[in-house]
Amino acid sequence: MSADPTPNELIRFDNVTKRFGDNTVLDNLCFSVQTGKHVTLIGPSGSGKTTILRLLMTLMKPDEGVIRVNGGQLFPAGEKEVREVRKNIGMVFQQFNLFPNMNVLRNVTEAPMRVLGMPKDEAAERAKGLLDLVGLSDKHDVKPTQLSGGQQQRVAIARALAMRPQVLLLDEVTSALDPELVAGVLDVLRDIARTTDITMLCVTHEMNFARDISDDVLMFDAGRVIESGSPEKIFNDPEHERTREFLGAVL
Ligand SMILES: Nc1ncnc2c1ncn2[C@@H]1O[C@H](COP(=O)(O)OP(=O)(O)OP(=O)(O)O)[C@@H](O)[C@H]1O
Repeated sequence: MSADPTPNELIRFDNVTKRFGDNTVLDNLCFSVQTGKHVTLIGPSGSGKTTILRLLMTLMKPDEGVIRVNGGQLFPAGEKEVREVRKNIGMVFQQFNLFPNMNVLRNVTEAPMRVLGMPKDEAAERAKGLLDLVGLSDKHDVKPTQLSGGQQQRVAIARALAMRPQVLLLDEVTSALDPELVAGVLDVLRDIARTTDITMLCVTHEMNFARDISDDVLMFDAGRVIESGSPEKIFNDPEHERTREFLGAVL
């Protein structure tokens, strides 16, 4: 039996198991993220990090366990509850998938207008503020194809924030970018982490970025959290042999 969630827990996984055939990708996983915190998931390839984000996006369901977000339940839950709970969650993927025929401003206003029914003026006002935040105030009228990959990813970040999510999920958002564009995107995310109160759950292979933005780092191995703590603790004084091996290989 698990304890009831505390009021400031925004995300909570209780004994979540996910299998693909014989492959147990998440194994009785328990963890939580407090409101307003920035939490980074690190660990070897295949340890289950992206699967956690996919479960939160309801792109797939777990086999067992309970997933709660902002006081509601994402699993197990009926369709209506899932829709309500999903509204709290924004995501930025590796591939930005912008609408190619819409200009940058429209890419950011489209979902708030269509999904939230936000009036056009209000959506445009909000989008302009967000495009300022991601450093694209001079690009409102251009099409995504006229932008660099890094600029497109910044539009995708603004688009995710336009829906006013409580939590922003970031899935290796720089791994599809040319190396020279990575720093610009990470700087934007550092700014967002510093200047907004949004909760972040982030899968990244950029250890310096993880060190900068995280309140907590969770180290995964084979579908379990084997160690967690402040970035200082995890990066400077890891307890677990597997964490030391992993950091030794990536740093
Ligand atoms: N749709 C799927 N069907 C079958 N197996 C899958 C599926 N998605 C993920 N897996 C398997 O689940 C395991 C965990 O994958 P996941 O993408 O969560 O790992 P990860 O820790 O994010 O790895 P990486 O750092 O390489 O992205 C892997 O063994 C992967 O092959």
